[in-house]
Amino acid sequence: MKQAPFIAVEGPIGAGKTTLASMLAEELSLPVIKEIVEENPFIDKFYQNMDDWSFQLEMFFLCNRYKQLKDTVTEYIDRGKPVISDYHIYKNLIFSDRTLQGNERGKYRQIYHVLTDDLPKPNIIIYIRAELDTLLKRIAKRGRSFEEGIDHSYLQQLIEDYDAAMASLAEQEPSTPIITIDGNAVDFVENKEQFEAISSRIKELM
Ligand SMILES: Nc1ncnc2c1ncn2[C@@H]1O[C@H](COP(=O)(O)OP(=O)(O)OP(=O)(O)O)[C@@H](O)[C@H]1O
Ligand SMILES: Nc1nc(=O)c2ncn([C@H]3C[C@H](O)[C@@H](CO)O3)c2[nH]1
Repeated sequence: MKQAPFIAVEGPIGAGKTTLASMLAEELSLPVIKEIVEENPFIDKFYQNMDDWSFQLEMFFLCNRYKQLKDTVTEYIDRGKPVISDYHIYKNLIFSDRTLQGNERGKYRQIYHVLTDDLPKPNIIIYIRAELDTLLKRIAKRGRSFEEGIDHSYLQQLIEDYDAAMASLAEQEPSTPIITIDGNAVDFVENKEQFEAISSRIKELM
């Protein structure tokens, strides 16, 4: 049987993933799975000292997302019910390749594959690309204290890592459509027509 639509919204920090996933969930009457941010015990420490805290933080994200993915599969995918998520589990590798070094990066990759290789993955991806200026404005607008001093070069590297990762996902899974949105030019929040254009493309794919 064909897998039920499992839509993931992706993009670098502050691109608008949660915003767009929530809007689409409402428009398409879909359940939405959102990343848990507030209860993360390592995120503050990580932004203060990335070298010391990256392994703990990446493992925390991985364990949480693994649990959420398993629950999503049991509750929705295995029952043929469509669902939308404000992230793709693959983002663990995007971030960990950037924040972890040497031995720890290798160990983390192995654990990632052991945990996730046999689980269903999103089969429709929406990728919001955005430039550094746009991301900085949105991060400031949201005003999370731990992101106040976010390193601009870290963000810029993540923008590039995301481009490379989406190209790599497209090669690994050619049957999974990736809808790329130019987050600098397309304003799905203020511009109703632009939002409707995105939601119609998703409807066609479902
Ligand atoms: N198209 C847009 N135009 C203007 N503001 C936007 C737009 N999209 C999102 N925002 C605002 O930018 C901020 C960040 O958006 P959001 O939290 O959805 O990003 P995110 O990609 O989910 O972030 P994170 O990577 O941290 O999970 C929010 O304040 C949101 O209201
Ligand atoms: N290092 C690291 N690894 C991840 O897997 C990851 N996922 C999200 N984030 C950061 C982005 C926002 O600041 C904040 C909320 O999304 O957490 C991450 N940081």
